[in-house]
Amino acid sequence: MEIAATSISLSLNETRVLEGVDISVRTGEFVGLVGPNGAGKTSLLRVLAGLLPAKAGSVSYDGKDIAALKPRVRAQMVAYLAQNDGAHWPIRVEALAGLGRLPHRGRTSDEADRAVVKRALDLVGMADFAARGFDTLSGGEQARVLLARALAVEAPLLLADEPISALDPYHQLAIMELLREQTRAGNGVVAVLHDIGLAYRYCDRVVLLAKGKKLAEGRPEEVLSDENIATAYGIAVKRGEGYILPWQRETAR
Ligand SMILES: Nc1ncnc2c1ncn2[C@@H]1O[C@H](COP(=O)(O)OP(=O)(O)OP(=O)(O)O)[C@@H](O)[C@H]1O
Repeated sequence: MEIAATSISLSLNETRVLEGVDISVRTGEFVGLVGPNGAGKTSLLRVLAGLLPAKAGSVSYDGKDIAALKPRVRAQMVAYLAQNDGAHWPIRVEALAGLGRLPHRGRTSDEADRAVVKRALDLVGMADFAARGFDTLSGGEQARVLLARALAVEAPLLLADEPISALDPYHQLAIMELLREQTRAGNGVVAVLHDIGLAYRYCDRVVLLAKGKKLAEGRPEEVLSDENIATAYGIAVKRGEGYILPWQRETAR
């Protein structure tokens, strides 16, 4: 399966947020969407998920315009993990993760759904928390449960907005490995990432956005060049074999 977005332009409250952006992702690929605060990453992900209508351009799932697809079909094809999402009411972890099964309601057995949810919680290391109240979890634990909800959809493509930003280094690595394994198993992932070092290490392809435009796209080592990083983020980096470290600010922002 493939999501393709072409010439996406978007304005929100008269602010130009995206301008002529093309992006696509296929099953089997791990795409990192990177760029500074306000670059338009969340907006682009929401356009890809069909949650925000673009002012210009088109989004298609497997060649079909998303406007022509039923919401339920779309929800089965693409899972979406929002940034800073959550639940502000008492709900058990397994019930929250179980909401990921809604696109399949009526078509699978409760038993099968429970097994999928258990597996998703297991994958993010939260199986032992299944009976806990979501509102009693730490921020990083909540983030992993929300990822489990998205994984429980079992959609071929996952759009994840900052899936690791609340996580400690151990769990950042664990989740990056998990997302890579998902793509090796045949799914596709687009993840918004602020950690350019981890994007460099784990992603097959990186899309660098800055000021609403695509500055570069391609293999991590091509896109995350010193020059592109300086242009997009205004920083200099240090790099070694297989890693990049943000090192110092270069320009006032
Ligand atoms: N409803 C809105 N009205 C006006 N401007 C908006 C609205 N929503 C978003 N924006 C602006 O659009 C730009 C892009 O926002 P977006 O959330 O897509 O950026 P981002 O790259 O995900 O940033 P971050 O890394 O901070 O999460 C920002 O400058 C933001 O202020």
